[in-house]
Amino acid sequence: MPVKTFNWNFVTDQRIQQLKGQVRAKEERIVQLETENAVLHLKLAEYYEIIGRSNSKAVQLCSLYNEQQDLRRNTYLNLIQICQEVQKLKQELKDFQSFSRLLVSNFHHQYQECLSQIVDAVQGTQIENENLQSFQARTVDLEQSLQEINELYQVEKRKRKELHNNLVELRGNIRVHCRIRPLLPFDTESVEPAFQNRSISLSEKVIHAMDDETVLVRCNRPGHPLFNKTFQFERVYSPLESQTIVFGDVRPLITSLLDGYNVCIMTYGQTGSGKSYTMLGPHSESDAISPSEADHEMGIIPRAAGELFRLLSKNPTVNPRVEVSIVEVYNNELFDLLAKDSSGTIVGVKRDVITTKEGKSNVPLLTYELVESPAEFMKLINKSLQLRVRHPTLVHADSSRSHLVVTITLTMSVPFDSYVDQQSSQKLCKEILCTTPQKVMKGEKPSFPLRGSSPASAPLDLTEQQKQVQTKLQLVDLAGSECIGMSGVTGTVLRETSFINRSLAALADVLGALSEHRGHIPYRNSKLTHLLQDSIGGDAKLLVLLCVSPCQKYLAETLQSLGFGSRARQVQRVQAKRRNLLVSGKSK
Ligand SMILES: Nc1ncnc2c1ncn2[C@@H]1O[C@H](COP(=O)(O)OP(=O)(O)OP(=O)(O)O)[C@@H](O)[C@H]1O
Repeated sequence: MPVKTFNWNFVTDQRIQQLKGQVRAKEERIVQLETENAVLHLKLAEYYEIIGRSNSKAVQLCSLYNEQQDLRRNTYLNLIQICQEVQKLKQELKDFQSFSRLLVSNFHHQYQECLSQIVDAVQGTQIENENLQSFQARTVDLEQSLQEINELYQVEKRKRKELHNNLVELRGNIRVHCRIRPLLPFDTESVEPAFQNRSISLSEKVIHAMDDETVLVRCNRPGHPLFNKTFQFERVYSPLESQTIVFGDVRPLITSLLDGYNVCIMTYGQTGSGKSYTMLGPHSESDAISPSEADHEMGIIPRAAGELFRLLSKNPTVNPRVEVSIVEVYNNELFDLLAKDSSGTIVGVKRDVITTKEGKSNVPLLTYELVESPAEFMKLINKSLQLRVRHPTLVHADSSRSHLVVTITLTMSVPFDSYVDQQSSQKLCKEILCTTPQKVMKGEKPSFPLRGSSPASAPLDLTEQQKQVQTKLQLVDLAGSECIGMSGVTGTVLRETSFINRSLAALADVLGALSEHRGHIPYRNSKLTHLLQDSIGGDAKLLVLLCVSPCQKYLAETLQSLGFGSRARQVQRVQAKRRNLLVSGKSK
């Protein structure tokens, strides 16, 4: 046998090739698997990411779930609470319902009661209404009769006043008015250290106007007995009453002047009590007084001038002549405040007062100025006020230290038969001619400067059947009485004060002597009383205006003034006489 030779190399190569093919296939498979693995890894990564996101969502959902669980639990708890509350409310509602039912039944009961009460009340009201209506009708009747009684009372009061005034005139009594001034700032200022801790009670009002004729002094100081006293006067002005009201009572006296009466108006009172205010109105050295209707504070003097010229302007046929003299009594000396020096400047010149043979007072050489209007008149007043002596005292910072006497002499020509009483006219004519220093011929023009002449010597142009009538209006602003201790004055002012007090005491003495009808009346004890002799004791219509302060501080002085006024009222002089004739014209 042949030994066949086997080719091992070939088989090995084949096998290697085969294995290599298998290795390649395996390697390809590995690559494929690795690729797949990589893809799977990628996918895994994606899934991881998705899982991560899902996890966080799951966590969120879990917390949401937890929250919801909490909420549910809370809601459940709340629900339980609410249920309990509802139960409670239900119970309360039940209670309330039963209470309401009780209330309603009570209310109903009360309502019924009220209703029956209302019915009763309505019935009562109807009865009351009927009563009221009848009362109203009665009230209207009563009111009407009260008004009638009131009107009657006013008429009677006026009549009584007129009668009283007539009686005062018939008896020749001095008419006394009293003016209570308002409390002023200086009333509360203390006078001296000793008074300082009492200043509150010192400024207390103790003087009151009870009605328009009665002053009440009522003082109730601790530790003192009650002082309660009334004083009667013809008129009492309360602190509220104005200058216009005061002048309203003075106005008729101006008419009297034109009717032929002599008139004298004087203010009396303690220093600072309102005398100059009442007579002149507010004024000062720098502030002149001008007559103006708009000035409600104007005093009697400017108003009297206005009224006089107003009345004269209504009756120009009387051919009036108005002359003025102004005199100051200072330290018992008389000064002519219209006297002029050689340069024509007004200077105060000393004059004297004498008594004529007929027993009348006269001031020789006194200056009389002719005035034709209130403005001219006030110009003279203002000039003379500049000369008037004033000094401050503790009571009044601008105290007048002299008595001021303004005299208006009115001469009129009137029809001869307008005055009937021939006999008395002849007597008067005689009287006046005797006191007249110059003889005046019928119809003669005055051939004199008015200064230094008596107004009685100035005749007017008289036509047939006319005669001259001359009347005098004296306006007197007295200096204020004062307590030397309280006014705190020394030196010159002290001397002035004692002169003022002495002259006022002399005035009181004259009134005392007149009221007692003594044979001798001490007019000559003082220049003041001597000058005013004819007005005080004669036949002039005399009005004394007492000025008083309302406060307790000046009680003593006020009582002194009220006492003076009361004594003045008692004085019975001759009845006021109408001036009939001065100088006859070409009379029948
Ligand atoms: N009725 C009143 N209304 C308002 N003020 C008044 C009144 N009365 C007085 N007075 C004021 O009181 C002060 C004192 O008044 P007045 O000067 O008139 O006093 P008097 O009595 O004249 O004093 P004296 O005697 O010292 O001169 C003034 O300032 C004045 O203006």
